[in-house]
Amino acid sequence: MTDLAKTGDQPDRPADADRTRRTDRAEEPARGGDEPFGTPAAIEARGVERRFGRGRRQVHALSDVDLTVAAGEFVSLIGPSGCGKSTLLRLVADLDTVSEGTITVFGKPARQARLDQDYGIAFQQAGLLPWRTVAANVELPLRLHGASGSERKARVAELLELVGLGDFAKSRPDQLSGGMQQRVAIARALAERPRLLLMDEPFGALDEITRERMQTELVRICRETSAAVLFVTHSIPEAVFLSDRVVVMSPRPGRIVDVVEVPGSVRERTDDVRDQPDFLHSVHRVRTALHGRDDDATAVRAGGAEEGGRS
Ligand SMILES: Nc1ncnc2c1ncn2[C@@H]1O[C@H](COP(=O)(O)OP(=O)(O)OP(=O)(O)O)[C@@H](O)[C@H]1O
Repeated sequence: MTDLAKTGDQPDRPADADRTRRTDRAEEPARGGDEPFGTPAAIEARGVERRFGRGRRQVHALSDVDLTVAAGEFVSLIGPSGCGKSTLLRLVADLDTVSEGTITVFGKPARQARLDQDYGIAFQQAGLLPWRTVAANVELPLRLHGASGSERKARVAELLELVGLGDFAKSRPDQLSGGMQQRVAIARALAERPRLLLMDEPFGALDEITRERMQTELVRICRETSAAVLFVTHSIPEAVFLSDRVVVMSPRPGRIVDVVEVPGSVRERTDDVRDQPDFLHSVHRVRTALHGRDDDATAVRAGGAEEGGRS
């Protein structure tokens, strides 16, 4: 779809400002994939294909996807609707199986990582049990995996503090705002101290103000937990604000067509970067990769809207 050669060739920008990496095929340059001290990558996907159904009605959802997420790294997936973002996340979570290729999570098959509770997962809908209190929702994974009462109590208190809901332990989900419910879902996903969080548009249903606040909260939470994150979103500014790298996918069959490295570590990111030139440049790079053109005038106009929070 995209003439990506254009995106990597911008004479008006300093060379080191151009952090977009071009990939001709579904190949994604690893950052930290071959760790010097032998820590396995959080996620390694190699040659992943996913086809649904057979014959003429077959849907080719993912094609030749290579993706490495280093331990502690925050990577967002962005791409047009139906390009296979959720499918890829579900494959990593072992909620679905590849047609071809391999996926490992911390060096293990995805299934083993699921059994070992190596990751936590959060979706667009918080998915809380309405009859349980906030504390009881957060506690659920710990209870299911046999933690003692005192362990559960201490961990739930710690998690609710982490997500800023220390005063709401006894509330029911319907007494909370959408953003607060999503924070409960994040606390629940973190309950077992996973080294990896898989998040599928967790802020997609929130209003823009709450959404930005949640993004800031998530950066803080990541700083405090050091978990790696694979984050699916439709919002370019959200992807850029949250990520060390933004992985851009093509329309179906989804391939990785570009990877934009965002300057600075996500764990040190603060709200004021949203207005800074590096940030706006990364937003522009992602948009260019997504839309397959490099029209600065269009990008600047669209950028004005996106800075205001459009997703
Ligand atoms: N279980 C399934 N059976 C058949 N087709 C499926 C299944 N799951 C996903 N698909 C198809 O695979 C393609 C990719 O779907 P997926 O949900 O991964 O896309 P997406 O990029 O996450 O989309 P969106 O941004 O709209 O959420 C779509 O065409 C979808 O219809």
